[in-house]
Amino acid sequence: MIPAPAQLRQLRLTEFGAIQGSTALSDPLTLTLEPGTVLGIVGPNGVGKSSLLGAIAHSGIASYGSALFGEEELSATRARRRAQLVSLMAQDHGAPGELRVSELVGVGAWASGRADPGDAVASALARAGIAELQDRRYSELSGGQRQLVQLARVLAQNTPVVLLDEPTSALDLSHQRAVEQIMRGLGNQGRIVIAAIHDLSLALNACTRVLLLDPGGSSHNGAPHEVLGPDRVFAAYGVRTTIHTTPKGRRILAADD
Ligand SMILES: Nc1ncnc2c1ncn2[C@@H]1O[C@H](COP(=O)(O)OP(=O)(O)OP(=O)(O)O)[C@@H](O)[C@H]1O
Repeated sequence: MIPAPAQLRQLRLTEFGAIQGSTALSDPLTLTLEPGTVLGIVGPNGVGKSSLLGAIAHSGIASYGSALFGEEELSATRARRRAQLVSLMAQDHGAPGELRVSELVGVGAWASGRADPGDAVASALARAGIAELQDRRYSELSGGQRQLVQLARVLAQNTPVVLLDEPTSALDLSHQRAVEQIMRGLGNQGRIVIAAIHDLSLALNACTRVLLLDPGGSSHNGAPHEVLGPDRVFAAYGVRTTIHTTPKGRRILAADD
């Protein structure tokens, strides 16, 4: 088990948003995320989910407003310090292909200055279920294997804020379930997880809160089953849906026809 970092604090977004070109992508967002929150960001293609994650991580996406972790303004912290606070698994799984898996995951441990990089890499690979890939070249992996390596890199970084951009988009059913458990586990450790998600059933089952970005620029956030109710989903996606519950309590959001 990867130990949780000591500093568990709130993440407060105030009048915050991402900018692409000179355009603000959404109305200003103001929300406070408590330690342990697993927030799913949902909304149609192009609405600004990835940009919002990139803006919080300050990874080449401009932002307006404030993103405060504890007392630290993320855009004003030095890159090295920020890497100890926030990790981002991007949607694009590009990386130097000649690197071996253990080296790439080691970048995560290095970025946050882990004192135990070897242990950090080993436990992150084990947690992502890909220990057997450690000596493989990244360029020789399948799309789903690359996604799991990027997840392991983020786990090795071991930050209190974890940003995941469509973390299950390339994964089979078994690995989707494993990642869902990892997301919940990170939340149970008191970390703040923010994940852009297209699979609305995953958002219902893995997240403690959901933020729905509407194409018009507005947003709704709250309990997953409320935000993903039929009316809001229809307004955002133009699709009639129902939330079904399995005998074991799992929620499935499906189109009505
Ligand atoms: N590098 C870029 N330069 C200019 N505009 C961009 C760039 N990347 C994305 N955009 C635009 O910013 C908007 C938001 O894109 P973003 O990738 O954040 O959306 P998204 O909700 O994550 O989409 P998807 O669900 O398709 O991944 C889109 O209109 C997109 O065309």
